[in-house]
Amino acid sequence: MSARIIDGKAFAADLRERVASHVPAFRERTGRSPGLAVVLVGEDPASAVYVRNKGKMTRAAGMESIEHRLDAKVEQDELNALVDRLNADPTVDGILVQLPLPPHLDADEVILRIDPDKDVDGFHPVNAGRLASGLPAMVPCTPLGCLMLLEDELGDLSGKDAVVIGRSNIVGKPMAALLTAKSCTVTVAHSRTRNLPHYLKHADIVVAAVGRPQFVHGEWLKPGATVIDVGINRTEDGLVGDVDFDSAASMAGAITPVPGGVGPMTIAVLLRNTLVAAHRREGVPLDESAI
Ligand SMILES: NC(=O)C1=CN([C@@H]2O[C@H](COP(=O)(O)OP(=O)(O)OC[C@H]3O[C@@H](n4cnc5c(N)ncnc54)[C@H](OP(=O)(O)O)[C@@H]3O)[C@@H](O)[C@H]2O)C=CC1
Ligand SMILES: Nc1nc(=O)c2c([nH]1)NC[C@@H]1CN(c3ccc(C(=O)N[C@@H](CCC(=O)O)C(=O)O)cc3)C=[N+]21
Repeated sequence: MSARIIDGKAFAADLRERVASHVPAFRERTGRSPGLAVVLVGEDPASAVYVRNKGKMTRAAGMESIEHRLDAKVEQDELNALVDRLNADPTVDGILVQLPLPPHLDADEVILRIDPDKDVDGFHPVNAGRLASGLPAMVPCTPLGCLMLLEDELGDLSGKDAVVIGRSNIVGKPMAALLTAKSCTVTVAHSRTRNLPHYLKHADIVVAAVGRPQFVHGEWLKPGATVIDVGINRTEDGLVGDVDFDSAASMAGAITPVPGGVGPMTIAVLLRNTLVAAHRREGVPLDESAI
């Protein structure tokens, strides 16, 4: 058996087009385009590439990209003050502070400072709480992108057994909350989990967000499972996921590749969240379930 390859890159391109198609009406109503502010501290080369890409795609969708590059040695107070200014700026609908920050800066402090309604990353605890409570929230981009791919592949997820590997605030926890809201039976595995293969053998859905190259082996999977590989690991063999693709593809029913799977979805959902934030902030109606 050989798994279907889930084309995240194509899905993301479609999503970006859907997002872009709503921008002209928003501009007509408000006299401006949705605005996304991205803050990059320091010169980490991978982060710089992501930020450049985000800027390009934001503009390609017809939205305003506001980029702030701060010196690696910037003090917390200065970063906080920038967030305050972006919070107060009515032309800014979304604020993203690229992580990780240099070690002398406190990311939690910055995230807490972002206006939850402009928190297009969905990292603010208010948004985590809203998501967990089933209230309208800004939902973290990567897990929401994974959910879109899963629903596209499987349709209704109700009753499915899902295993999420990883419990970070950015991926694992919100992924588990989303799958729970879709009526999956969710197991969250982490570094203290004993006998991970036991849980995986029963899982219809596996989301791997571990941060370890090729960690999940095909033999651990239930035949026909749908596998979403969130991992982005730079190795000598290039970019690889958290799933051992070749062995997994011979067991799974469907699987996302790396690159070309979840990564492009993250950026597309970021644009979607910016569009949503802009409409909510301006009180312009938008059928969020249709994008
Ligand atoms: N495609 C995309 O757009 C994105 C990709 N990523 C990628 O996804 C991956 C995960 O990111 P992130 O959640 O931020 O990473 P974190 O390092 O914050 O979290 C990793 C999680 O994996 C768990 N873990 C570590 N080792 C094991 C193990 N041996 N068995 C089971 N679980 C284990 C950890 O457990 P514990 O909590 O016990 O430490 C932790 O919960 C990374 O590769 C990252 O690069 C991240 C964001 C976006
Ligand atoms: N505040 C914040 N929000 C984030 O969403 C955020 C962040 N910080 N810090 C870093 C992580 C990582 N991340 C990715 C985005 C796109 C790809 C992506 O497009 N990947 C391509 C390949 C890119 C390449 O070749 O390097 C792919 O998988 O096909 C990957 C990873 C967002 N993150």
